[in-house]
Amino acid sequence: MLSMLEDYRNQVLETLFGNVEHCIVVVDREGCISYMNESYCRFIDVDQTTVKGKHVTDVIENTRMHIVADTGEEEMADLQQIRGDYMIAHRIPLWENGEVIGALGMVLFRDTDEWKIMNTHIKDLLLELETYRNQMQQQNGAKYSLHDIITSSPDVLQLKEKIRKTAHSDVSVLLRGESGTGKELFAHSIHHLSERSTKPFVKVNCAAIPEDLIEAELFGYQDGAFTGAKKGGKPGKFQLAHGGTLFLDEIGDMPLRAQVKILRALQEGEIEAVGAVHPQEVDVRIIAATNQSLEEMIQDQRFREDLFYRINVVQIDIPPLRTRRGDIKILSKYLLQKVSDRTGKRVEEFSKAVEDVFYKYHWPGNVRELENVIESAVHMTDGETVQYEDLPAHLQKESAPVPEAETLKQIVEQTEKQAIQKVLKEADGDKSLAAKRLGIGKSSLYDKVKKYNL
Ligand SMILES: Nc1ncnc2c1ncn2[C@@H]1O[C@H](COP(=O)(O)OP(=O)(O)OP(=O)(O)O)[C@@H](O)[C@H]1O
Repeated sequence: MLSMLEDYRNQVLETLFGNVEHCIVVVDREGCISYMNESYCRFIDVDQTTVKGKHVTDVIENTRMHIVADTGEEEMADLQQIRGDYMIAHRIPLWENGEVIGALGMVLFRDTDEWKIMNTHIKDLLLELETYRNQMQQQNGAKYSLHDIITSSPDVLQLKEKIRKTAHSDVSVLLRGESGTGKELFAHSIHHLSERSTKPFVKVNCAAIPEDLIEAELFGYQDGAFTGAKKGGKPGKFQLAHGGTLFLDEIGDMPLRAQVKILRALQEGEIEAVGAVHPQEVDVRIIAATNQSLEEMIQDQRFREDLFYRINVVQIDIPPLRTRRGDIKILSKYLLQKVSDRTGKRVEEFSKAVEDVFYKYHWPGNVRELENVIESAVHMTDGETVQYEDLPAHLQKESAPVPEAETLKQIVEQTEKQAIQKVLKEADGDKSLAAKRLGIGKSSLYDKVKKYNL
């Protein structure tokens, strides 16, 4: 009787949907496929005779049919990525006697060609939008505001408050913090909140420009200033930032010669282009960033003290991620959403094991590293939850369970090994610093590093 009913139901589904060009799938309460029409099978290149009874996540990429069958909440015109392209799908729960018994899914285009045309059209529109965004950004240059700085750390919240109070004035700001802590994000936010927000925000990465080109890059050059110079000359970053903000990233890498010129620009409000006869007036606000100790560089005479005091009017010290572990959870949630939106792959959460690894890891590359790890894990994951196995190998290795110790000697050794490992990591492999922090001699540390094979 049951199988007759089943046959009858299949016949009805086949009559209704068998010959339509729309892609149709029906799943039961558990998310297993009870029907998938020929169009859909052709679309995703599966054999219709084998799909029935399989869990829908094993057959359709990035599907949410099983979720709709579970929650009873319909999803209309939802973007779903299949084989790197977007399609648009309706997912409708099926009800019987007040209970959800499954769900019906439908791809919204009559045939795949039509969808391909629409997909190209959407991509075109997205590209156009991107072009406009870039144009706007080129005119202004700062795309982030204070709202984009995600944190629950009292220290960082305090920094945000400090920015709110000082951004409107024209004082120079020095952003300090390890690589990837968000210095550029802060620089954008300051510009956004300042009176100069409608004027350009221009970034210079001092570490990326060869020493002999830096003056031309910063102050521009006149026609015929040197061999290979562009005809008609070229404005420098100072001229481009006129009226707005100049963000000097990695200022510790600025050559001394250029430092003198920058100081002059700040003190006297004028610059001299390479090959120019007369100075030129400029009005820029300086935000500088560094992850080096400028004080040490001053002692070594690699950084000018007068420039340091000129740029260090307001100082923002961004703490590394490992000292604000409370931020790891909210940042990873936020970044997962960001990566999901960017890649079009819907991944919703992390498993508990992944959350634990994230919490314990020391994040030497800070938020940038967290974002990269999440991006790589999202590419690896097959479902909606990032699993431990989806993490990059170095994170899995870091968090491999430590075998349980048996004797007191083993316990002591294991604890000692872990302590040394931790401090070495925090000191970025600097053994002198690590030895100092551990309160032992350097040679003793070397012995232990050798003993534990660290
Ligand atoms: N609090 C935060 N909230 C959201 N995103 C963040 C936060 N901090 C950093 N990020 C993100 O992390 C990445 C690295 O940030 P950013 O480039 O600002 O770091 P940085 O300190 O300037 O690094 P570097 O010194 O290497 O230039 C960016 O994608 C940024 O958007």
